[in-house]
Amino acid sequence: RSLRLDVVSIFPEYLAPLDLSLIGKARRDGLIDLHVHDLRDFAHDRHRTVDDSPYGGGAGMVMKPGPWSEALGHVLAQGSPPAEDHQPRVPTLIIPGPGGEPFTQQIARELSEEPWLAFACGRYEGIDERVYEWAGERMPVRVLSLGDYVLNGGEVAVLAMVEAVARLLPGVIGNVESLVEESHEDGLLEYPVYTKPAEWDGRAVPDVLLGGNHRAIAAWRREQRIQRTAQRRPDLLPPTAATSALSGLEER
Ligand SMILES: N#Cc1c(-c2ccc3cc[nH]c3c2)n[nH]c1N
Repeated sequence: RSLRLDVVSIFPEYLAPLDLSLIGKARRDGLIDLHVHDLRDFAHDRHRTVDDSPYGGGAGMVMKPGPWSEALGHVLAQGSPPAEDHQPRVPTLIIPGPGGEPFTQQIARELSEEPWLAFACGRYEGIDERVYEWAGERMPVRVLSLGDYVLNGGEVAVLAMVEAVARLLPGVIGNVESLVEESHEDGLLEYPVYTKPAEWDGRAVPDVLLGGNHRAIAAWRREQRIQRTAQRRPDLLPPTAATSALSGLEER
C-alpha cells in the first residue's frame, strides 16, 4: 500500500527534512510518493505575488485565493485518469491552522488509511476564506492544529503530521512492537526507559528491570504509565482512575 502526499508551500525547501531518515527510506522504498509544489509557481504576475492586504484592515497580509486554486487544481489533476471504479480520485486536503481541530494520534491513524493526502501550508495571517470553500466543493478538507500555541506558518505542522502518519504505514517502521507500547497509542503516557550502565551518576536502574521476571516488569511498567499519566496528563485518564492513581489507593 503506498501513500501519495502533495504539499503546497511558499517555502518548499522547508519540507526537505522529509528526505531524511525513516521518511526518506519509505520514499525510496516506494511506500510514500511525495510531491512538493511551490505556490509561487501558480502566481503569474511579474512578482509572483501570493499575498495582499486584508479587506477590513488589520495587521499583516492575507494569501490570495487565485494562486491557491491554481495550485490545488494542479494537485487534483494528478488524480486523473480516475481509478478503476471511474470515480475521480481526490485527496483529503489538510490545512494546518491554529484554529483547527486538534491533531491527535487517532487522526494520524485515520489519515494513514487514506491513499492520498494533500497539505496546504499557509503563511502570513492565513489563506483567503474562499479557498476553504472552493476546496471543500472538490475534496474532503480538514483544518487541523498542532496545539494551542502560535507558529508563523503551516510547514512545521506538516512535517509533524507527515511523520506521525507515515510511521503508521506498514513497512515504514521496522520494529512494529514499538508502535504499540508508546505514548497516546492506548491513551497512557509511556513508561520510563533505561539502558547501560546499571549505575550512572550515582543513580541506579530500578531493580525490577535488572531481573528476568517479565510479569513483574510488565506490572511495574503499567504502574509507571498510570502514575506518569496521572501526574502529567490527568485529562487522559478516566475520572475515577485519575484520583485513585494519584492517591495510589487503587489496587492493580
Ligand atoms: N497547525 C498549526 C498551527 C499554527 C499555524 C498554522 C498555519 C499558519 C499560517 C499562518 N500562521 C499559521 C499558524 N499555529 N499554531 C499551530 N498549532
